[in-house]
Amino acid sequence: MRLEGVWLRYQRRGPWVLRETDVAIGPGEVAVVLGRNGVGKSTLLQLAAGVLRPTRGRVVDRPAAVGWVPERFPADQPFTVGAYLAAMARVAGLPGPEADRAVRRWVDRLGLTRFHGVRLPELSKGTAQKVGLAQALLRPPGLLVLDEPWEGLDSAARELVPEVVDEVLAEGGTVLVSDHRGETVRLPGARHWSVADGTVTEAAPSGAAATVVVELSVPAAGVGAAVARLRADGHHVIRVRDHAVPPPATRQASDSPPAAPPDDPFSATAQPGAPGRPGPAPGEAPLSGAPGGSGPAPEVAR
Ligand SMILES: Nc1ncnc2c1ncn2[C@@H]1O[C@H](COP(=O)(O)OP(=O)(O)OP(=O)(O)O)[C@@H](O)[C@H]1O
Repeated sequence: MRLEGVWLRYQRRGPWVLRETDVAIGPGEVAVVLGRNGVGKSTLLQLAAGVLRPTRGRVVDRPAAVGWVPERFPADQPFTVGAYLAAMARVAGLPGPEADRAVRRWVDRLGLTRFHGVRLPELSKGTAQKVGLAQALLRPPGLLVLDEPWEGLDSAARELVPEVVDEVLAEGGTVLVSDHRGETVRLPGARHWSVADGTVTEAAPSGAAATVVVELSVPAAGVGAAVARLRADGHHVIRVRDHAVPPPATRQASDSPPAAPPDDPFSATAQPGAPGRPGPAPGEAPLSGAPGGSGPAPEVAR
């Protein structure tokens, strides 16, 4: 997903909150959005989630299933937890039995069972936040956007956030998360986007956290085994593509490649990467293992 030349202001002639923002994130990646209060972190997340439309510019390649957890769950709605989540599952397009299963799964996992029949306005802030998290996960999200997800959660639920993030990444999803409490030390492999003065910059990872992308080609017949081996070694497989298809970075902006289908087993990503392993030096030739260079080529971030 990419934000291309995105500008945002809330009112015509009002101040620009974001200017000329260009950021991109791929399947299996998580970015933490950092910055002081009021700088535009929530605005950036809402643009990414599709909750806000850019005043100028555009957002491309947003996955179809987006889970958005707002900073404050809007609890002033006259529904019980169970009825609200069932309705949200239907809104997410899940058919009846699947919707029921998804609601049960997340109600159990987030410790909401005893609140099933409680109305939303009667919930504590932390419990309401858990309902907010549950609704975003009912349909496995291709993009999960978490605005200060640790806010108000008890310690058990706080532990659950990185677990959920890892699961979304392992399914090939993308995660954006804002944090002003320093909780994101719990997401060691995350990229860091910093918002200041209306602009978004990415902090270059350094030392053990630095990663590089290695392109390699393998015989098509052995791609499943190769991907499994790479993952078993702790590498992060970003995608598998046909050799004839150029990587997205070389495409023109207007080309807008579609997101990998959710049922493509090779669009999934193994976490974590392998911090500290040496990568090729800048400018080093990409690895190539397959004679003749035919067949899909996994790109491997390490
Ligand atoms: N709906 C709105 N209408 C008008 N201005 C808004 C609206 N939402 C946010 N703003 C303004 O846009 C700016 C950025 O707000 P935003 O909520 O994105 O910042 P933030 O970095 O997420 O802040 P915090 O850390 O306090 O959540 C602020 O000046 C805020 O007052």
